[in-house]
Amino acid sequence: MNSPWPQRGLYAITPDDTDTLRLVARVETVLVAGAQWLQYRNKAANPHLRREQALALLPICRRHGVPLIVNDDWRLAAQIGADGAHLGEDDGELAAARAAMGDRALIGASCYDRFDLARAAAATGASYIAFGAFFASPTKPNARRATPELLQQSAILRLPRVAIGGITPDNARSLVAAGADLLAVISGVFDAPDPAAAVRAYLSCFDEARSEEFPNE
Ligand SMILES: Cc1ncc(COP(=O)(O)OP(=O)(O)O)c(N)n1
Ligand SMILES: Cc1nc(C(=O)O)sc1CCOP(=O)(O)O
Ligand SMILES: [Mg+2]
Repeated sequence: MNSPWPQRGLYAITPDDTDTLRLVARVETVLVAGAQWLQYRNKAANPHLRREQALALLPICRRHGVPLIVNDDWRLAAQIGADGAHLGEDDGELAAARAAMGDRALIGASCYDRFDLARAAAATGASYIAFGAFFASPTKPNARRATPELLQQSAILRLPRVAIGGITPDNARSLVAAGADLLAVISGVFDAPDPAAAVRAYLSCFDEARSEEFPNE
């Protein structure tokens, strides 16, 4: 993908926080610590609050050079000038989002535990494919479970591969080793006692994978 955005790293996803000022402060901490992408996701917010919060996060993301992806609602993403949208199986047609948002928008697709969904999303113009849940997720306890082999298998699609679901700094290495380009995390970052330290711990998983690939650097 020819994209101005980093293609590896930590993809932080916001928790269900209905206090906008507090959410903004929490996100600022995480972006200062080095998270490369941000998704605004808030299942506890009504449409008015979602718009308010997404708008509040946009200047922070801009300041840190981090793309803002809006979960579920590509129309909201387009209205506020966000960088993209993340779509799951109940979130509308990827083709319609792509047509409305244009070639440069980051449009991600949830593929759960299914390679066929990833192949279809790639053919329809997804910017990245997301698989999960790889581990038991405190945020989504009933999520379907995916295996690291799916990350390996989907290398052939030549799109950034996002891993999600119960990822901690301790279990993340296995996913990076299997080919995850971006680690998408909610609780492991935002519920950590020290979110900035958690961000750094996730990022170190990529450094370690690289030094194993290129031991003389
Ligand atoms: C990066 C990323 N991957 C997967 C999801 C899950 O999307 P979806 O299945 O639509 O579920 P909700 O997030 O809407 O509950 C995601 N949001 N981000
Ligand atoms: C939003 C979401 N989607 C998933 C999927 O498998 O598609 S798992 C998940 C929750 C991710 O939160 P945490 O990092 O706290 O486990
Ligand atoms: Mg969704």
